[in-house]
Amino acid sequence: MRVGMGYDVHRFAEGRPLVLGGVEISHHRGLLGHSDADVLVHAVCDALLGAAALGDIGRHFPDSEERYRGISSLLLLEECTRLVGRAGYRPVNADAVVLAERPKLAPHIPRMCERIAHAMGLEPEAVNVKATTTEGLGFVGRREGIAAYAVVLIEKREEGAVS
Ligand SMILES: Nc1ccn([C@@H]2O[C@H](COP(=O)(O)O)[C@@H](O)[C@H]2O)c(=O)n1
Ligand SMILES: C[C@@]1(CO)OP(=O)(O)OP(=O)(O)OC[C@H]1O
Repeated sequence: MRVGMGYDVHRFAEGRPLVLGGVEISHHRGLLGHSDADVLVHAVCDALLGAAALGDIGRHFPDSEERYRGISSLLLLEECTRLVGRAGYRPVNADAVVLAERPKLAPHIPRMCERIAHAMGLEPEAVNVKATTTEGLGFVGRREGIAAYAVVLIEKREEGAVS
C-alpha cells in the first residue's frame, strides 16, 4: 500500500461554468483554468500520481498544450489511473475536502463521488468528498477562489492484470 496527497487552488472568474468533481454546479461564476478548472479532481489526480511517485498533473498535462484547453478533468483522472496502473498499482480509496465559502456543495456531493469513482475504476463507496467553508477567513472566505485537498491510497495490482 502507498498513499499520496494532493492540493490545488483555482480563482473565481466571471463567465465560466463551475465544475467540481465532474459535476456542473449552478453558480454566478466559475473557476479559471486552462482545463475545466475542476480543482477537486485536480487534487485527486495529484494524490493518485503522488502515491505512485509519478509527479503531478502539470508534468503529465502541461497547460502550455492546446489539446488540454477546456478538457474535462475527469478525462485527466482516467489517464492518471491508467498511468498508475502501468506502474503496477490500482487505487483503493480516495478522500477529499473542498474549501468553498459558496456555493453550498452538500447536495452535489453524491454525484461527485460517483463521477470521481467511475474515473478511477472504483465503487462510489470508495470515494468520499467533504465540503467546508473557512468561516470567512482568507482567500476562500473572501470568495476569491476554491481550494481542495485529497488523499488517495493505492495497492499493488495482481500479476497479469491488463490496463
Ligand atoms: N461550500 C460548502 C461548505 C460547507 N458545506 C456544508 O456545511 C457544513 C458546515 O460547514 P462549515 O464550514 O460551517 O463547517 C459542512 O460540513 C458541509 O456539509 C457545504 O455544503 N458547502
Ligand atoms: C490541468 C491543467 C492542464 O490543462 O491546467 P489547469 O486547468 O490550469 O489546472 P492547474 O491545476 O493550474 O494545472 C494543471 C494543468 O496542467
